[in-house]
Amino acid sequence: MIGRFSGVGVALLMVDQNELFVPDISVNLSDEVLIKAVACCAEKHLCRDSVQVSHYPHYANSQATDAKLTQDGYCLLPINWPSQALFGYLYLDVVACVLDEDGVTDALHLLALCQASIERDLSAIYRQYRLENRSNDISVSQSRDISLQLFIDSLKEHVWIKDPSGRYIVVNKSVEAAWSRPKAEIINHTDEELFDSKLAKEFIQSDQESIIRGVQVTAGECEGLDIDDVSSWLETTKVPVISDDGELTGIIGITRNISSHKAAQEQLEMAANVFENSVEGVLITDAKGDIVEVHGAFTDITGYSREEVLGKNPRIFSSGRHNKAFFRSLWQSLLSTGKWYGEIWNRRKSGAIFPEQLTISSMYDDEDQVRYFVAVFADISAQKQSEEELERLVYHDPLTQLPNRMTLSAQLAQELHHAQREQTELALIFIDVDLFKHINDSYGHVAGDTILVDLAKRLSKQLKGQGSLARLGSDEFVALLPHIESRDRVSLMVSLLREVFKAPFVLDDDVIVRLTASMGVALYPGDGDSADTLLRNADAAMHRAKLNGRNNYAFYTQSLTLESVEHLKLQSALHSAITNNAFHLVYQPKLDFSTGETVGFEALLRWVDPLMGNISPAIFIPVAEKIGVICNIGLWVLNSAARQGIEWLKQGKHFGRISVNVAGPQLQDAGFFDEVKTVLEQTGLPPECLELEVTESCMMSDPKAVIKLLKKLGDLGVELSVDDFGTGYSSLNYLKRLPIDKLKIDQSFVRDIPHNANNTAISKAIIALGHALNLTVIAEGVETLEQAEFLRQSGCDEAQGYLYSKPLLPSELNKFLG
Ligand SMILES: Nc1nc2c(ncn2[C@@H]2O[C@H](COP(=O)(O)O[C@H]3[C@@H](O)[C@H](n4cnc5c(=O)[nH]c(N)nc54)O[C@@H]3COP(=O)(O)O)[C@@H](O)[C@H]2O)c(=O)[nH]1
Repeated sequence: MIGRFSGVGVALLMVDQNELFVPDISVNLSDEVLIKAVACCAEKHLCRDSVQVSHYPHYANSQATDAKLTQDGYCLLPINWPSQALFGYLYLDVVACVLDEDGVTDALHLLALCQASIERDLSAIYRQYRLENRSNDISVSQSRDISLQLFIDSLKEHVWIKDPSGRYIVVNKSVEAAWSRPKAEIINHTDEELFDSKLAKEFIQSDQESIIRGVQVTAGECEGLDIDDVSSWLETTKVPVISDDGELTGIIGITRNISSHKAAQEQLEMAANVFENSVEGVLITDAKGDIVEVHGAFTDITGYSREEVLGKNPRIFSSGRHNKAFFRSLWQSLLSTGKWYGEIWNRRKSGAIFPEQLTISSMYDDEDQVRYFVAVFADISAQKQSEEELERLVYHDPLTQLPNRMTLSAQLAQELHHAQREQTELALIFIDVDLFKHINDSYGHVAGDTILVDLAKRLSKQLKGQGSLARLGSDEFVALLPHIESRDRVSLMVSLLREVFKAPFVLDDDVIVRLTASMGVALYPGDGDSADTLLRNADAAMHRAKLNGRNNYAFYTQSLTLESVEHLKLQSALHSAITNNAFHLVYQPKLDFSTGETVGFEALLRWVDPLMGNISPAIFIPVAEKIGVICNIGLWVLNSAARQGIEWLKQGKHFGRISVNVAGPQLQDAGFFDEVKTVLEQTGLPPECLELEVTESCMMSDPKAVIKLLKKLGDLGVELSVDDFGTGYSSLNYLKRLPIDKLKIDQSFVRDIPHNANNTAISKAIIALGHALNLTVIAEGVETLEQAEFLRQSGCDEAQGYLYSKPLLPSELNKFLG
């Protein structure tokens, strides 16, 4: 049975209006029955002994005053302030639930008594509290002699007061305006009478909430009508009015228009939403540059999680593609203007580099100091790809992928500008396939396209990086050759481009097609100084080539065409001159000045082309060097001269030495030494019967290597002489170290001797120098006795020239052979 209830000691502390605290109210009625008080405040529920009020079904009906035991064996009774505000709950827990029906009734009765007792105490506490605070209230009300109505009418908020039964007793002017009713129609009316039932119910419910909680409550936001029927967001605050006795005397409501606040909030929410769902990444650093926050697509773009980057410096994204100057200018702009905008290459966590569109803004504090840097960036890899694709489509020919006319014009304009500045020449070669229309008509456009693609590849390859190729459309191509040092290079390139038509074009079905092309050349600055003019003139030249029978080429300036035709013929004839036996050697004797005896013969090459006739080595040797056949020709000369020497030796004829000219490319050929050795071995010519003439300029191109080679040749027993001495820039230092035997005074110095003071002085100096270095000195191009006499008196050792003999065939040299 239940023990006797002897009362509950309750001490209430009122911290402030919103927070009431109940010390332990816990009464053990018996082992089985426990009554506890559960405190409550307006904002939160304070639970004693871990009892969660909200867990109890009764809580949902917190106004229930009936003391009834639930099936689970407990009961919850509300404790209210005199104002009806909820103070807390009394909680009866029948622990073991062993009570019989009477026992339960007694326990509940006891609970109800506790409830009444606590509420009485609360009333007393409240009165005491009010008494203590009253003096302040009086002084405040006395010091303000403004009527309540006047005060609230001056507010734009809607202000009203209801009595405890829910009738409006005070409203201000804003209420009249907003509800479009005069005061008389509002006062003494309830919400049910003024509004539709749904709205009225909402209003009453929120009144109740405020009353129960005993504190000011915000009755929620709603979309409603404000003054002048403007649809707005309204927020109503309700607060119960409590008399000095703690009784509820009414409820005050204040409604304010929160539309602008709401709009700002919505905007903030939207911005936050946009940030979070943005395809852009957001990175915020502090003024030191350490990352403090990331948002949006940051992780998607960079691959780094927020946690991985917080506190780090953004240089972890550095791609290494930008130099210091780039970042210097970025910071300069950021610090001076507060913004930087541009494209940057960054690195993802995976290490992949990607382009991003980046905007960095500085955020300042109240003292105008940078507080944050906010970087908003977008991955523009896809955009870049599309741009590149677009650019490819706009600037390139879709069939051959070559630059198109537009690109050529831009490139040409740029090259012209460069050529103008550098004072160099450039060339345009206009290429048009002859009768290409027939290909399309006979084999179809697909076949035509195949050929054009193949042709584009062949032409590009042939240009070998010396120029660029563009397709203007159809069967028209243009090669642009910038920085041309000589027109020969253009002729050579024309012949190389014509070469590509030698091989047939093979179609899918093994059909073989042979094509030719007509080409026109225009040169800057001679044939025009603008892109348009040059293109037009190259085109005109190409048409002239067509008129000349196709499979042809023409320079815009006709004299160049003629010059070049010869040149090209020369080149192609040179290629086959050796196999066609078009070369032969002539020999010019060299004599000792003091004895007049023959000391040797210089082998000189002669080329008689069946169509072009005699061609001077002064013309074809440089061409042979340019087209890369000089080494073959040189070897042929060496071989032929050695054979001639052996021939003479076999015939018992003494010739001294046979000298052979060695060209620059031969000296640079790694196999040259072996070639000389092999020729000597194969022909049987003693090395001391061979002399190699090397020009001064060739030796000086790579003196160290030449010294090495000449030493080896000298060690073989071959004599070495410096040809054309005086025309190059011999370093005396090197000359001293060269393993040479002879200096040959160039014929240009001999020519005006003894009338030209300079030439005589130079000749004398060369002779003196040669002797100082222990070398034999020979003069070439000696044509007159006067020259011979001067040179002999000057100490020159040997002579060669027309005075003694022109270069002759071996059969004509008997008088010079001993
Ligand atoms: N790498 C090679 N170069 C060669 C070879 N054969 C010749 N050449 C070089 O070609 C240049 C022209 O040679 P060429 O027309 O044979 O003229 C030579 C002589 O004929 C000419 N000469 C000789 N004596 C006189 C003279 O009294 N008057 C005059 N006007 N000309 C004369 O001089 C040329 C000899 O020159 P050089 O070789 O410097 O002794 C010429 O540079 C040849 O070297 C070859 O096989 N390989």
